[in-house]
Amino acid sequence: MSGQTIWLTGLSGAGKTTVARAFAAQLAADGVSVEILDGDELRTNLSAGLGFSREDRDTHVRRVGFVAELLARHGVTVVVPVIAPYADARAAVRAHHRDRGTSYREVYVSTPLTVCQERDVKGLYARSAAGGLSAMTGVDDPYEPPTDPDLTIDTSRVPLDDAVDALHGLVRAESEVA
Ligand SMILES: Nc1ncnc2c1ncn2[C@@H]1O[C@H](COP(=O)(O)OS(=O)(=O)O)[C@@H](OP(=O)(O)O)[C@H]1O
Ligand SMILES: Nc1ncnc2c1ncn2[C@@H]1O[C@H](COP(=O)(O)OP(=O)(O)O)[C@@H](O)[C@H]1O
Repeated sequence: MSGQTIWLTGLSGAGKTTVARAFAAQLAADGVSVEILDGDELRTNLSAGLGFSREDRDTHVRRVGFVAELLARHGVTVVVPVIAPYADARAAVRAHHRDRGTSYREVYVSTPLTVCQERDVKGLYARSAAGGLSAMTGVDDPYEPPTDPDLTIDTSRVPLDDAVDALHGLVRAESEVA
């Protein structure tokens, strides 16, 4: 299978990481070379020291996109659960891949804010509501939804297995084109 980047963008708690892990686990079980570049994790190494200003988020997204393209160019299926709230930054990552002939797919995990707030996996929405956290994406910081994603998944409506199947469909379609 040729390499590619599959970027899952969406709010905190939308289900990006859960879907990415389930999908990557299935690919790995099938012998596919796969890596997850998780925003939370990369912020402790590749992007250590960066915060959540627009400038820092854009720098972070550009770095992650750079690493993803390198891996994808060398045959890895790279799954990227990173919020990437700004359309311009996502477009720059797409262009970076296109310029190098590397496949890039954008998946909008469109789970509504109200559902993410109810889930509140990490307690960040509660902290934000209590005034203990500022610049929370979707609350008091922007999230610009993709206007033309390759796939949209609302995990409040789509069960995890179906979300993973949809990603397999995307990868298969890409492999048939390649
Ligand atoms: N202010 C604010 N806004 C959004 N998210 C926040 C914030 N502060 C901390 N966190 C936690 O950081 C994770 C987001 O990191 P990302 O690298 O995906 O974000 S970004 O693309 O740079 O916007 C995000 O991870 P996920 O919940 O997995 O999306 C949060 O756990
Ligand atoms: N269909 C689904 N797909 C993915 N996650 C789901 C689904 N239904 C419920 N969830 C739950 O939603 C939460 C999503 O959290 P997470 O994957 O960390 O989101 P994100 O990475 O976007 O911040 C998890 O607790 C997960 O178990």
